[in-house]
Amino acid sequence: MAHILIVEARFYDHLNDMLVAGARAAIEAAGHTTEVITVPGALEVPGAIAMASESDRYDAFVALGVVIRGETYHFEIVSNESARGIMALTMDGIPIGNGILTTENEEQAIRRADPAQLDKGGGAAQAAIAMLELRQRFG
Ligand SMILES: Nc1c(NC[C@H](O)[C@H](O)[C@H](O)CO)[nH]c(=O)[nH]c1=O
Ligand SMILES: CC(=O)[C@@H](O)COP(=O)(O)O
Repeated sequence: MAHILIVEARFYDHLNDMLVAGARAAIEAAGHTTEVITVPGALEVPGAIAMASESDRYDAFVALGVVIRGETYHFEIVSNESARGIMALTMDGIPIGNGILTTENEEQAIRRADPAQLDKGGGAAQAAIAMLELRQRFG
């Protein structure tokens, strides 16, 4: 049984509630345990995972959050840099599933966050579990 840390960027409560529910359900369905930590936004997620990975407490990580385009270039920065940071950690061999949504509007985000619709939180958890299994296979 693995212990998986969900790192959520809680920028939109109602959307994050759905993402976390989907991720929790997927983790528990696979027979693993989980806990959740919250950071202010997507840009803080890679750093939080990097810090948490320095302990032996967690076997894998799920990054969750929602980035919705506003009026400025900040959407690109938040989206691209959070993804880049997570990818860098993945390339270091840390098992991570990335469920940070990057959408044009709230409607797109709801459809992707809802476990009864596209369940991107559950999908990110399943990706983290798949990467953990590779980690365990390769040692
Ligand atoms: N606009 C969104 C943000 N912005 C905040 C940044 O992620 C970061 O917390 C801030 O720049 C301080 O370092 N974050 C999201 O997760 N979603 C957004 O839509
Ligand atoms: C994705 C964002 O940073 C966004 O929520 C911020 O909106 P704005 O670009 O209008 O400041």
